[in-house]
Amino acid sequence: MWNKLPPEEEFRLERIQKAFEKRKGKAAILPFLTAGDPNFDDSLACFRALLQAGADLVEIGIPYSDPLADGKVIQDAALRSLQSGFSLPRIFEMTQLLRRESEAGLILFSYVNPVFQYGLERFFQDARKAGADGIIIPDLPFEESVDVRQAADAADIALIPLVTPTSGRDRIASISSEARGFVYCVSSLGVTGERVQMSERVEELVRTVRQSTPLPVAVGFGVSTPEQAQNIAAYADGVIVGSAFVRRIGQSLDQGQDAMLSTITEFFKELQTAVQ
Ligand SMILES: O=P(O)(O)OC[C@@H](O)[C@@H](O)c1c[nH]c2ccccc12
Repeated sequence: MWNKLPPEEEFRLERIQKAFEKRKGKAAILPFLTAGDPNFDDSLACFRALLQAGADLVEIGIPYSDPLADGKVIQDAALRSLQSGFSLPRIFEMTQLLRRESEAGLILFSYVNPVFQYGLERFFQDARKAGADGIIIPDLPFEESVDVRQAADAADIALIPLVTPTSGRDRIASISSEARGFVYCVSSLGVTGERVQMSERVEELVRTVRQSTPLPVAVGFGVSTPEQAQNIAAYADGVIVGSAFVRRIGQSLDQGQDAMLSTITEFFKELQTAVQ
């Protein structure tokens, strides 16, 4: 069973639970955007627009120069962000600004390298001060995650694990039983990027995870249409969508911020309507 944190430390994890519970049994749409893409101000405006459109949780992606698990769309976004001068400390500045305006679940997303380069304890303490609720680190192997989970727990930041369709049942059980916040079920192998066809195996993966934790389960990777979101919403608590939002940002770079905000807001509302 889930190793529940002592009550006094659960308050931050509760914001994530509350965000899922707000959906009253409907799935939450969890947008991912690369922070700082295409620049700090436009990126902040994009996150604000999604929160104002009703996103209950957002993934705030820390741009990284070697995003091995990312497809071209998010790789290009990371490049735009880094070229605009975005650096890790600014993620806390952005998170703090969003926290001041919203009680939504703010989930940081980073590869493991930038976290260690910044300093493990310092990273999580600064994340806590900024008002973050959780973090996803896709290239942190479960076997090496004890120190990171301890640093995250000490700062009341939920270390949200990922499981994949090739993870064995025992591994899924151990990962899920140590999970905080929610469990991220990666729908398919390979890198992030919109897929025409979603894998059928992910529903079975969600069922397996639910045998080991009462926490919410979200599915991500490849979601590109409201119909795909609707199909996932039939069995998962959350639908994570990244590249489909990030592509829209990349395609509206020369149309001004208003066009950028309306395209992602419109898409969010289509997704949200599909999972009602
Ligand atoms: O972009 P997609 O296919 O919609 O997948 C979600 C994904 O963007 C986000 O959760 C994420 C961005 N980079 C990652 C790297 C690994 C796992 C997950 C991610």
